[in-house]
Amino acid sequence: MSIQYEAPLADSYGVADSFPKDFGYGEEEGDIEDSPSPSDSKPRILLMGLRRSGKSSIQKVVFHKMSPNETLFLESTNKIYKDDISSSSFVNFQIWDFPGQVDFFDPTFDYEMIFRGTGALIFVIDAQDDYVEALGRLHLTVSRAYRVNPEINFEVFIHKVDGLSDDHKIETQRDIHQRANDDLADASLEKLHLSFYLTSIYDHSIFEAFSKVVQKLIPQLPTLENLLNIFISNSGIEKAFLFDVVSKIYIATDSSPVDMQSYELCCDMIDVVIDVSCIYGLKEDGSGSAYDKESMAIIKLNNTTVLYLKEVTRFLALVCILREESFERKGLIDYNFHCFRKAIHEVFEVGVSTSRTSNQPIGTPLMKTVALNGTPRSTV
Ligand SMILES: Nc1nc2c(ncn2[C@@H]2O[C@H](COP(=O)(O)OP(=O)(O)OP(=O)(O)O)[C@@H](O)[C@H]2O)c(=O)[nH]1
Repeated sequence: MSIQYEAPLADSYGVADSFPKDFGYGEEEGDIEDSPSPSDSKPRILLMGLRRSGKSSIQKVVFHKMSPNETLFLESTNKIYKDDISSSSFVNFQIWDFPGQVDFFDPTFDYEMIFRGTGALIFVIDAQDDYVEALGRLHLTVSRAYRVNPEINFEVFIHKVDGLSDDHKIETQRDIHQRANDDLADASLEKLHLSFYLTSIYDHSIFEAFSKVVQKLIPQLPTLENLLNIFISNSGIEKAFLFDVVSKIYIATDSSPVDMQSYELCCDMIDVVIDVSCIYGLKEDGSGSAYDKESMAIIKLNNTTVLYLKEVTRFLALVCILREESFERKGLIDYNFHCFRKAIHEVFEVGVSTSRTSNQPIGTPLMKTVALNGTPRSTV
């Protein structure tokens, strides 16, 4: 395997705009609050579920690069943990991690305000545990939330499936799906749609599931897919993912099916590029950014496959998988990429100016439009 790597220009985005040096969310990290402040207007993703179901672990692994083994030492959350990831990620939202034992239907707790500004509610069920109680709680939570805000996407993570055999996984998913939907039908809530995912922090399934959750909050998704389809079909590329670099969530891909191995390969490539960049790409005094305008990498595998990564915006990277023969036309690929990049910038500039000119309050359909960090003009 050979790696061609171009070290990024340290200051091409300027200091203020650069990624945090640790490539995490250090200084921007969220605060802890007893109850949400009404002025909080960022769209949010809620993480709910029983105690020890794995909520904090998911948040730490996906957004804070914590290794799965370290989550064994996480203490139980006893307050709402509010994590604003918008300053480092393309996805401009807050994640609220709810403590399992808190009764958020307590009258002193303003759940209507919470649900009104929510884009997605992720309910985590521990698949290694008896899930009857969790199903009761799921029903109570989603039915309340739906009445306040029917626009919420309801996502159920059947979590910790690393401990289950393949047959057991399928059976558990079928059973949870059946029981949860029966409960909704009994309550005449057939319109409330639940999406189910099998997840574990010990493999890429949690990133894949989070990708799907986030994609539903991106109103420009069809446009992005369309652009990716045009780009790959004109460039001889087999698969392309548009990644949020920090979280490794893919916010869009072309319309060919996603296979887990390709996704994992691309995630690994991002890790390699950022790690190498952190070691060799920064200035001697440690200043600069691990990911910037000049970031690009080519990895040739021993099975005639090439991985090609290029910067799209300060948060996004395009990672492509292609055959060696196709890569001979690199000039064409680069030209098409140039057009693709320009189109992406235009898509998000329009998004940003639309949301800036609108005074619609959060909770209206526009909320989903502002759930993204568009590309600031200064970085184009
Ligand atoms: N096997 C396995 N264990 C997991 C997984 N995700 C989390 N865990 C473990 O589950 C335990 C509880 O995780 P937490 O993230 O603290 O759970 P929580 O839902 O935030 O718990 P509370 O803060 O009490 O509400 C930890 O020991 C984690 O290591 C997973 O995907 N697989």
